[in-house]
Amino acid sequence: MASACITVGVLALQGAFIEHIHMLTRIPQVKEAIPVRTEEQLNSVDCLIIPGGESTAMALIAERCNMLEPLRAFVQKKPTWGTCAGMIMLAKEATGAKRGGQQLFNALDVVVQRNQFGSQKESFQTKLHLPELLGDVPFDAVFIRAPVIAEIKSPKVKIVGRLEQKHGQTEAETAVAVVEDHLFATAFHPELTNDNRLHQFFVDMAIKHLEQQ
Ligand SMILES: NC(=O)CC[C@H](N)C(=O)O
Repeated sequence: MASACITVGVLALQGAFIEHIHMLTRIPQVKEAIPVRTEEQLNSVDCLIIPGGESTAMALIAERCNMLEPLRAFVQKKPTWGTCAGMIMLAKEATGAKRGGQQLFNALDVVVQRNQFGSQKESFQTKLHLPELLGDVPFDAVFIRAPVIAEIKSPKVKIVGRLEQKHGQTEAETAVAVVEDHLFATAFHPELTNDNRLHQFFVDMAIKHLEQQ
C-alpha cells in the first residue's frame, strides 16, 4: 500500500463524528475521511475512529442498523481508535453500564469505568503528557463525562497516557490512553482541540499496521 493514501472511516451513528472528519482533513496521509453508517461504507475504509457521544445510544443504534456484528468483526482486525464513548464501545467490559448491561464491540482487553468523573458539569480540561506518542509537548485533553481504564486484562495493553493530577475521587496516574496491537483508545476528546497530533499518531499507526498485513 502506498503510505500516502488511506481512507479513514468515522463511525457516524451518533456523537462527535464531524469534528474528527475535520481533523482528518489536515493529515497529509489521509486520502479521504468518510462518515460510516452502513456495512458497505465500513468495508470501504482502511481504519476507523469511534467518536465520543453516548455509548448506550451508540450501541442501540448500531444494533438497530444491523451494524453491531460488522463492527465487532472490523475492530478485531483493522486499526481502530475509540475516543471517550468510543473507548467504551471498543472495550471488552464496562462497569457503570446501564441496567441489564450494554452491547460493546468487545475488542480492547480492558475494563472501562463509565462516567468516572460524574456529570456534564464535572467536565474539565487538563494537560497530559503522552511521551511515547507525542514526545515532551503536552496535549490539552478535554474530558466530558469521561470514562477511565479501570483494569487491564492483557499484557498486550500498553498504557500511553495517565492523569497527571487528582480530579475529585479519581487519583493521579489513572490510565486514560492505551494501545493494544491495532487498537488505540483515549478517554478524552482530541477532536475538540486544534491539536491534530493524536490524529496523526493514529494515521501513522494504522499505516504501519496495514503495511504489515
Ligand atoms: N463524552 C463522552 O463520550 C461521554 C461518554 C458517556 N458518558 C458514555 O457513557 O457513553
